[in-house]
Amino acid sequence: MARIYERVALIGLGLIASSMAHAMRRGGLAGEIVGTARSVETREIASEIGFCDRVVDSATEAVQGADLVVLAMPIGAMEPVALEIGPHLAKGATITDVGSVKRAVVEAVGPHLPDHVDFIPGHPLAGTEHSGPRSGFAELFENRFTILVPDENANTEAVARLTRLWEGMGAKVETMEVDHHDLVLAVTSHTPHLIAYTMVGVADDLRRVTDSEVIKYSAAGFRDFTRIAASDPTMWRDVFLNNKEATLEILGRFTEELFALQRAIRTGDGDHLFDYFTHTRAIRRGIIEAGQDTDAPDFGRIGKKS
Ligand SMILES: NC(=O)c1ccc[n+]([C@@H]2O[C@H](COP(=O)([O-])OP(=O)(O)OC[C@H]3O[C@@H](n4cnc5c(N)ncnc54)[C@H](O)[C@@H]3O)[C@@H](O)[C@H]2O)c1
Ligand SMILES: O=C(O)C(=O)C[C@]1(C(=O)O)C=C[C@@H](O)C=C1
Repeated sequence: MARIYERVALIGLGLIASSMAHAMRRGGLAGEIVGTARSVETREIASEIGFCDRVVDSATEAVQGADLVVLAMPIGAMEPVALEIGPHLAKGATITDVGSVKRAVVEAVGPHLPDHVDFIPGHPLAGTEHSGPRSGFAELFENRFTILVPDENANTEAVARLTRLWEGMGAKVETMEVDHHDLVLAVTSHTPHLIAYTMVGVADDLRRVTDSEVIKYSAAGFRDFTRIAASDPTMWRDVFLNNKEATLEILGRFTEELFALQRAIRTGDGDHLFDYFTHTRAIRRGIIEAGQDTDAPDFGRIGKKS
């Protein structure tokens, strides 16, 4: 595959940046990959693993001569980094990020960048509950969406080039309006994470109270909750602090529906429960029939004549 950028600077060397480095290497997509992270320990681990061509001590040094700069740290750390690197960015460079929330990043980073660079915020919809430089792998983005949120004046060539990079790493790329991104992700990722965190907390409390073995004997569904609830606390603290409005909106709706189900259980309203579960099952089957969950068994076919 053809080289897309001559020098890529990765700032923050955790799960996402190390996965990008592995994937770029695999595809020959970058001439040189330069990385940096805040802590000496992370930089040392990254050097030892060797997924960057060079690991340097500061963000300022990392961005020297880079034609692509990727901000890959928790959202709350992006503004000070943008302030630091702003004056050192090369003319014509593209600056992107991988943060899970987009409006807050646009507002925190954009004002600190010079006019001679293109800022194209992005978000790969791929991750695991693991973090840090050892957790990355080249296949992370394969067949997963990456959403870019360029503004209406964005340089279309720069957007196309960044799109090719993500495609070269295996991703399917779509563009979206910034606030729409934050609302969609509040539904599909942020609120579900909060629910998982809460449910695992509740189960743990229960274990303490009853001395039962709630977690030890948990069925598959709950085990998935515990995986999600093991995700990085700094990252998720920053997601909720920075996508407040959309998350609160979705949580409000969630709570209303939960109360309705709670009432149906209390009053023995089986019709309500049955209708609700029938409706949600139809949604799941619709997703599979539309071919949007390639990992899932083909429930849509069950009961159909072949
Ligand atoms: N983990 C996921 O599932 C996932 C998926 C998509 C996007 N994201 C987003 O990607 C970003 C990075 O997430 P991750 O999972 O790779 O996190 P991570 O915890 O694995 O890595 C974050 C890295 O940033 C470094 N860092 C922290 N503060 C820094 C600073 N001030 N300057 C330089 N480096 C700094 C840390 O040392 C670490 O190397 C976050 O903004 C997150 O919202 C995460
Ligand atoms: O599989 C997981 O661990 C994830 O939760 C990854 C996940 C998601 O919600 O899908 C988490 C946060 C991101 O911003 C993108 C992806």
